[in-house]
Amino acid sequence: MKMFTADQIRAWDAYTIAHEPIASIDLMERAALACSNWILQHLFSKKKLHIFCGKGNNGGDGLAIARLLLQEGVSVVTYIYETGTKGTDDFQHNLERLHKLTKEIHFIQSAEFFPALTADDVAIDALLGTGLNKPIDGLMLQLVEHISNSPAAVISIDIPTGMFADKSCKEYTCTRADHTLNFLVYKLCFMMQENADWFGEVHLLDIGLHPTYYYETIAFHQLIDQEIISSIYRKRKPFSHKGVFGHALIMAGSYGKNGAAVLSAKAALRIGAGLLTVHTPKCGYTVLQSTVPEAMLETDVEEQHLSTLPTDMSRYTAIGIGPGIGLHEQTAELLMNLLHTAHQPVVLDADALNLLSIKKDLTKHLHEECILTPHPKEFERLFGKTNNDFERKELALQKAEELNCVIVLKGHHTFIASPNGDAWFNNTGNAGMATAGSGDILTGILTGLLAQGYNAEEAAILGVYIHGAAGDLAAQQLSQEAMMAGDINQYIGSVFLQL
Ligand SMILES: NC(=O)C1=CN([C@@H]2O[C@H](COP(=O)(O)OP(=O)(O)OC[C@H]3O[C@@H](n4cnc5c(N)ncnc54)[C@H](O)[C@@H]3O)[C@@H](O)[C@H]2O)[C@@H](O)CC1
Ligand SMILES: Nc1ncnc2c1ncn2[C@@H]1O[C@H](COP(=O)(O)OP(=O)(O)O)[C@@H](O)[C@H]1O
Ligand SMILES: [K+]
Repeated sequence: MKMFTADQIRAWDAYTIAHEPIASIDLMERAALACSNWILQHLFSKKKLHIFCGKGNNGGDGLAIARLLLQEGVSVVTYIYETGTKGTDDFQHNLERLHKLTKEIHFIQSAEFFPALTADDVAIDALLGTGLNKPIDGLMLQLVEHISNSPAAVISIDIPTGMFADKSCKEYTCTRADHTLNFLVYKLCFMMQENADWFGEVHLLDIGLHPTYYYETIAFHQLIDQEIISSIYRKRKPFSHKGVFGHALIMAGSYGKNGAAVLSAKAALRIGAGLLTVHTPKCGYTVLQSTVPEAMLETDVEEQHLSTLPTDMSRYTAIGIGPGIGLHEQTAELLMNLLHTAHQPVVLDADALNLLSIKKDLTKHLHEECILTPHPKEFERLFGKTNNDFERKELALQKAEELNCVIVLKGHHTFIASPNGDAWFNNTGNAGMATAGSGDILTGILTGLLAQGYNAEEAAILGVYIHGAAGDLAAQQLSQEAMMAGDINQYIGSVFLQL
């Protein structure tokens, strides 16, 4: 699914008005209808609704929602944030219509006009939408804090007031919403961890904008969805043999961390690699042979850490390195040798990334079939600090281009930066995956997909999607608390059955 900027969404509104054609006020009515239906369906209409409106079109939405809900018999009081200037045409028109229906319209000129809000109330935030052009301050800020700090449930229309759609508002205050009713396509701001405390649950509402604009407009970011996955996923041909699905090599484990190798190895097999060899220190031998009998084993000459590459590297179609390998000097040499010689696709994770951040000049040996999978801390070690999540995303794109490799920045909405500038957010996965070993499984998944011939960008998209979807199924069955990383592997099969 494409993700549009605030400017693109505005252009989409204008395109719809011109090409459907439809009057702007009728488009607002559609948006308001989608919101009021959602409020009715989710039973918020059983409570007393306080609708706070600015004088832009976000406020216009609020006024139309007030009217539609009053017509359904809901108890509604409307408040208008008074700026002393006229509202937009659509705002003024909706105000006239609302005046005909109710006397419960109040104007807020100072903090004395703020209504008391209780736990039995619902506050609808239609103060400011995507027209925000500076951080909120003064009376607007006080009102937003009054709403956010009240015990009432808070629903923001389109976007919490004070949040920028396309840039950071980390230093500023926004409405703290329980729900945000976001129109049509996800905005970038809802992908960012730093905003998570403000927007609550985001619900996508269809307000029927013109489809041609969607298909013809280039988006800078995409949200991975079923359609994208179906276009990448390749079904197996009936006559295929295991040689077709590649030979994956996983280099993982060290003394006390051989479990990481087990988790990665199982994931590489579950995702469908034809053959799998695991390269571990000698101490991993019994563990691997007894827990993953399907895998072949190449033990290192060292007992407790990796030090030398397997003898014949040309056998492997894809390589994954990092889970549990530690930071031993000899392991760093192995990584150096690997990056100097390997022409295959390589996934670098965990300590392989930490070694890379110690020996940064090795990054010049990365190539377009390499995937780096840092979590935010590993990303910072590799590429340095950024001021906020928007800057970090930009830095990931810049580094992907510079190093000519795919960067998978892990998180709730994992971000994939491609060397060609493509930018993808993942929408599967849950907090149950915030548990030791989840990342090791992603390494196995990505290595197994590369071995099967998916290119690095395809493998990253398909891999993070399946990883998160398997985590979602695990959480549904076991709870987010009780699920363990190994459970993610058990549900990879169920995800394939749904593709
Ligand atoms: N036809 C359309 O354009 C549609 C627009 N829709 C709604 O319209 C919204 C966008 O409307 P607008 O572009 O009118 O913008 P807003 O309603 O977000 O507000 C813009 C107004 O607020 C002022 N403002 C900006 N930042 C401020 C700040 N920090 N403090 C105080 N005032 C500030 C601006 O000067 C401007 O007057 C969307 O979020 C959505 O809710 C929907 O009704 C769908 C259709
Ligand atoms: N709250 C969350 N929502 C969705 N996915 C998550 C969440 N927390 C963790 N994950 C996923 O789990 C994996 C954790 O990886 P990582 O941090 O490397 O863990 P580990 O080092 O324990 O293997 C990543 O793929 C990440 O996207
Ligand atoms: K709002």
